[in-house]
Amino acid sequence: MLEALGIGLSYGATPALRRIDLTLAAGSRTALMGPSGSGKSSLLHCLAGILVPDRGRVMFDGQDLTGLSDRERSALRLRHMGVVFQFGDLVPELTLIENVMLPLQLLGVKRAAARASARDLLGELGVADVADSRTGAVSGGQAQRAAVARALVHEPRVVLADEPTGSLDTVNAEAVLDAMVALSTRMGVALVVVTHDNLVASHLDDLVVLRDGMLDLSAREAVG
Ligand SMILES: Nc1ncnc2c1ncn2[C@@H]1O[C@H](COP(=O)(O)OP(=O)(O)OP(=O)(O)O)[C@@H](O)[C@H]1O
Repeated sequence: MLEALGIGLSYGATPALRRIDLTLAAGSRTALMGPSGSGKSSLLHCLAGILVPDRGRVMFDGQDLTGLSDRERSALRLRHMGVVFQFGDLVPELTLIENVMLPLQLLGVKRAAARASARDLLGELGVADVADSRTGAVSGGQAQRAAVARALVHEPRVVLADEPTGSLDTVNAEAVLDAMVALSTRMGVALVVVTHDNLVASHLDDLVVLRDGMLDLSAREAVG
């Protein structure tokens, strides 16, 4: 479903990804681990089509993302992907429910229907009671649940999450992750989660380890 074919990326003279080949199947659940600076975020951003690699290709359902314009990649991401960042990245001027409605409304779903879907999902994530609060008025854990809801509300093919529980305490982190994994599984959505945390990785099925911008295949085999 999502594939990196020999991708390389540098920031000026700094190589971030050297030659990555990776295949993610529909519905798979993958942890992306590795030391700080090993290229995890860069790889996730390339898979999401937010960054375009300097070399190689990223294929989504047989379509080469690297051949698309910014606008085409954004449209594809809106329709087929959900993205979660460490600090949620919600729009602070909007309430939680308005944030979760956004992808649906951008996809042309009517306001009332978008609101109903968003409210249902916020309910499943245990934050229906703060749905009408702005992001600044809720806890980090509540905001991050809304960020997860926003990534899943349009039932994408894949959710790409960069340290989605990195700003939360252990109890909240576990709860948010459990909810994200359970909902993605129910919806058949693939998950790719960048994490430093072995506990987070233990909730997922596959492990990909990066080291100096390359796949560390020995680490993968050691686990598998
Ligand atoms: N915007 C940027 N400009 C210049 N160099 C960058 C930029 N973003 C990342 N890098 C460099 O690219 C390399 C890979 O960074 P990346 O953030 O992808 O790693 P990471 O494994 O996600 O790190 P961390 O776990 O610390 O978030 C590092 O050497 C980093 O310093």
